[in-house]
Amino acid sequence: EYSHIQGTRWNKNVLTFRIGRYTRDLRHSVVDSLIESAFSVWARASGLTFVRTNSHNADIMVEFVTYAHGDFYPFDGPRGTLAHAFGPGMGTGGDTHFDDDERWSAGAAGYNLLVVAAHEFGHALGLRHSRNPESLMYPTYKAFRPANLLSREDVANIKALYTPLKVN
Ligand SMILES: CC(C)C[C@H](CC(=O)NO)C(=O)N[C@H]1Cc2cn(c3ccccc23)CCCCCCNC1=O
Ligand SMILES: [Ca+2]
Ligand SMILES: [Zn+2]
Ligand SMILES: [Zn+2]
Repeated sequence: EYSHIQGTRWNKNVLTFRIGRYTRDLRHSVVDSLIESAFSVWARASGLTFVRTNSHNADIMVEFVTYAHGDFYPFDGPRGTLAHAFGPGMGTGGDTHFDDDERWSAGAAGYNLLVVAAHEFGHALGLRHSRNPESLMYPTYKAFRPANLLSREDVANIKALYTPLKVN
């Protein structure tokens, strides 16, 4: 939800991401696949490509952190705020942080990492919150049926932002 301090969209259509600190709630391989699935949701709708890297200058840094963690938006312990992401841009642009005081899950227990990551990556690509409770970009958590994470509005919004892209 910090896209107001970054650019409106990325001006390249291949974006790199790196997963830094992991949660202890899930095996690394499960976190990796849920994060990749969340990116693929947006890749299909936007035409963007997401490439995983281990280099420290990835466009999108993904981390599990608690309380104060180096930006001006400390987390708040269990419940409350679950995660946040910066809008497109250099440096912290696109970076996505998950509150590791939450119970992260690949299913219905705790908070579903795929659903939350997909919401956050919407911000990382430049989307703001939606007032439509059906939208993935609605500001409060709802356990969606993973089959249809993106509402028609979400698809329309990401296409409006990226489809005209002619850069490189
Ligand atoms: C959309 C989500 C994936 C990311 C958003 C944050 C966000 O928009 N990130 O980009 C989030 O964490 N929303 C809170 C909003 C919220 C709900 N309550 C709160 C109580 C205190 C603080 C915040 C909240 C009431 C109690 C329920 C608390 C647990 C669920 N929390 C939420 O739904
Ligand atoms: Ca929290
Ligand atoms: Zn949000
Ligand atoms: Zn943060």
